[in-house]
Amino acid sequence: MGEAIAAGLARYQSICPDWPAFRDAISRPQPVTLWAHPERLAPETLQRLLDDAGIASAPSPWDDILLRLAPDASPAHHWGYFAGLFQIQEESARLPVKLLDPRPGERVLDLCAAPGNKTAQMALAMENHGLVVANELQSGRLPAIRQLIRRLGLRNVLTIRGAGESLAANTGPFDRVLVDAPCSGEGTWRKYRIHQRDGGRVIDDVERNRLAQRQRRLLHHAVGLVRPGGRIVYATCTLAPEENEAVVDAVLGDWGEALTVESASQPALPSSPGVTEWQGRHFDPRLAGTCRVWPGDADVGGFYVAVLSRTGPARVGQAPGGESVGSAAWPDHPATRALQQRFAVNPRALQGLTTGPDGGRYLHYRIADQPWPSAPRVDAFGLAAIGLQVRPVKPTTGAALWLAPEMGRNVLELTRAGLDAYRQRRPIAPEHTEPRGGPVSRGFVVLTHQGYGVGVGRIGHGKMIESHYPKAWVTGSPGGRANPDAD
Ligand SMILES: C[S@@+](CC[C@H](N)C(=O)[O-])C[C@H]1O[C@@H](n2cnc3c(N)ncnc32)[C@H](O)[C@@H]1O
Repeated sequence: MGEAIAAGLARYQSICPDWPAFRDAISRPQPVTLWAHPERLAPETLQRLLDDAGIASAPSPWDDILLRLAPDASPAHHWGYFAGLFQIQEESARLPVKLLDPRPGERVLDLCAAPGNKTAQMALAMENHGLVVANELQSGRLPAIRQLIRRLGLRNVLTIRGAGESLAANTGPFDRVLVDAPCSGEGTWRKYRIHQRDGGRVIDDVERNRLAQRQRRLLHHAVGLVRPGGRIVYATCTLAPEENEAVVDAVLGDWGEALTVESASQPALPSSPGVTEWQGRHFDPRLAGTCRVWPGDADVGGFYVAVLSRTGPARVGQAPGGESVGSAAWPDHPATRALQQRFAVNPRALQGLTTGPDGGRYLHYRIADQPWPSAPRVDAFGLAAIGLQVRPVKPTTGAALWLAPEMGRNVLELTRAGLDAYRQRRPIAPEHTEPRGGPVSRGFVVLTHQGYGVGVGRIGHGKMIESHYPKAWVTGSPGGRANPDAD
């Protein structure tokens, strides 16, 4: 371990419940973890697919869709990753959304959202119903969220760009808000820095203070955006009490009786209560209800989570667990009708969706009945589903991954060799394909592997099938930096 890191972490010895275990954990790389897409496959099925590729995994004891892999596993190369069958996410990073507990039909805000792991976790916990507003300060980080929307087929996410501490009040009220605050990131040292020979950068008091000021502004503002009876989760991937308990303590002081502290522990994920004293400062005793996950108590990265509730009655007529879900809406549009005609899409799959905004290269499908004010400006809303500048009708890769199991014709199952050709954008020989169910004719086709949607191809005049694997995914992985908007 680099000397600077060792010295930086030594400040936590007095509050760490098991210092030797902590020291041991941070000098080892941590397991890679991923979760099965809950709409696409069961975790046991995912385990089998990974196993077939020689990737061993074990279920997490506390998270029913999470799998643990060896620290040197590289699942992003597995075909199931670009097919959107799973998402790679650090294990303890799953805790904040678990505790936020968003329900189908609710309006939920992710105030500091990029690259969008928790946005995706929320959208799927809400079964693609209701609205997740994903706000991010840096425009250069928004494409990563749009990328996830496509790969995981999210229809209930709206992205906006702005400073979370000044997000307009007219965007709310929200049932729940997550503040996954920018922080010094000490909890991720295990993943990124600790094994580098010269260690990592340890931040100084000036920078820590600057971060803490911003964190306080973000959390303070988030409270004002939540309805009475709603929930706020504050989380960081750092260990420092200055960025954690001290921030929550200050905001509890700002809001007085408007806030209560809920328990932040999660059965089976070992964690320690938040501290109520640090370097001579005393905090509100209720901070013992917040939690810190130490690498060492569990074989994970470090995290801090506080769960707050806004006091006051819930809205009249509001059912626990959110508003009614499901809507009679349907994304009526000539392109939808063309899609249905060519692929015999099960109409139930599109129920509750609408289209828009108009214009642009793609027809977007998004959850219906979710009004949005004229400002702040929407960056993207819903899933780019159909290319509008291509004839005949062409579903996007994102739509193919999502809708393949709902399509009754023009779907081709690929053999392993067919899949390899498709991923390399090489022509696919017909002997490496097999019609899945209904008939197949010239034009765009949806491609599957082992029954899961993997993308789009085209049958032209020749024998071979053209691969329309997204160009950007050939060089970069779908989780990489390549342009995620290119299809
Ligand atoms: C810890 S990361 C969020 C990780 C993300 N929630 C996830 O799970 O993938 C914090 C994010 O907040 C963004 N950010 C920094 N300052 C912000 C601000 N004032 N308002 C909104 N977002 C901000 C950063 O650019 C960064 O993308």
